[in-house]
Amino acid sequence: MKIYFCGSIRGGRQDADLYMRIINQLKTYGKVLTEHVGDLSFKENPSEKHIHDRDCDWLQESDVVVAEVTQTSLGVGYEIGRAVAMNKKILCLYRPTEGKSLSAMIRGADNGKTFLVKDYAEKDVPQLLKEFLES
Ligand SMILES: O=c1[nH]c(=O)n([C@H]2C[C@H](O)[C@@H](COP(=O)(O)O)O2)cc1CO
Repeated sequence: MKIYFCGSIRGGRQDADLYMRIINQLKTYGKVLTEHVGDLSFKENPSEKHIHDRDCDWLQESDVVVAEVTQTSLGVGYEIGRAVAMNKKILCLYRPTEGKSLSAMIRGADNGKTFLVKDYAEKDVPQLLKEFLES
């Protein structure tokens, strides 16, 4: 299985270590095409166009998309929108945080089947991934 993981980069790297831990769990199910999102010392050198086109190709190639959406990121929102247009199966993971609320354009897209939004705490990740990736 090819998995596209989305997480904030220029939107803010506060959760990068959590992304790495989620990616490590995802790797037990298949190939994670975007491992660099969880790399704490990551810096992309290629041009912006290269990054955009490569990521869109990876999205197209992926079987499923898992997005950590707590840290707001334009890039992650864009990837999710593109993935919907490609009819991908999508899981969005959100950690409820006081004073914040998830965009209605993400929460409101949940259809209970191909687009799922889950409020979670880190301890829930193994079960959530199992339910999503083994169903
Ligand atoms: O250098 C990059 N490499 C890259 O793969 N991305 C992709 C993967 C992430 O899921 C998403 C993050 O978007 P943003 O940088 O707007 O937070 O975009 C984004 C950037 C920088 O915008």
